[in-house]
Amino acid sequence: MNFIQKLEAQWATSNSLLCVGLDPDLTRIPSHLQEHAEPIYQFCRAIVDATHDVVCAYKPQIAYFAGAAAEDQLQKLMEYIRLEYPHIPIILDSKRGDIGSTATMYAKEAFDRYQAHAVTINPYMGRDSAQPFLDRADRGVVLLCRTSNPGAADLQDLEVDGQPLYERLASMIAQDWNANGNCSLVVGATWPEQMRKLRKIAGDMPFLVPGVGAQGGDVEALVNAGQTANGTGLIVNSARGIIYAGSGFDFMQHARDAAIETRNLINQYRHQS
Ligand SMILES: O=c1ccn([C@@H]2O[C@H](COP(=O)(O)O)[C@@H](O)[C@H]2O)c(=O)[nH]1
Repeated sequence: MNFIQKLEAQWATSNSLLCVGLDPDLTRIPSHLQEHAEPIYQFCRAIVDATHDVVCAYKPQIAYFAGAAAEDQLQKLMEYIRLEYPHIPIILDSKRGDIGSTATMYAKEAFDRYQAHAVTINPYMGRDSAQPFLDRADRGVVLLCRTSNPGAADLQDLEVDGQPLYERLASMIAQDWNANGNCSLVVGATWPEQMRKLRKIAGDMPFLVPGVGAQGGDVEALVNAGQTANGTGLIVNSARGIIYAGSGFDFMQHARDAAIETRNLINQYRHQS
């Protein structure tokens, strides 16, 4: 089963478009875990155990692990999710992008070392920088398109022949780069109007949508703008809003409650298939 098939199956069985972002900041995880030999792994594993029946995917952000010299804990976490919850797609958020020879190593890192089902990449270096990822037909390639941050417009909106660059990129990906049917786009929840235009350009291609919760994206607006005709098409990511909902011994329950609340809010605006 390739990434998109796995995602579609999980959308259906979980009845959820929610992706929990695993962004473990050592300064924010509960103090009773701080003394543990592997605090990042223990924290993320607990979040996964508390939310596994509420999500369509998980998205570990590699910077939180690498910044703490904890790549071994990321590897262990990925193994844990694959073994305990093999039906849940894991999207490694590493936003890689480089010349082809180096990109080949980044693809090995994501798909062979960490065995991610999908990886985020930065496509703005061009087709050759994405090709080593695109060639892995069984894995998903999630390409930055219109990002959630305030500065997204600085470069992504620059006009090329009267059209914003991010729209040109989306057309290029949909019409050419997606030969293996393994592409998805990153579209920020903070830009529903841009998302509506991208949905027209990209057909039913899945969108990874960061920006709800801590970044303040409007769930109703994003679901209305981005869902496909059957009420799917979105992987709505929330990290801080869920994983730091609590900070005491009961942090798992708080994370679960926040995940259920977010899943239900998203579902309120979905078309029924
Ligand atoms: O455009 C983008 C692309 C990626 N991200 C990542 O998503 C999460 C968001 O975390 P929150 O705590 O829910 O704000 C984080 O890992 C970012 O690196 C993004 O925010 N925007």
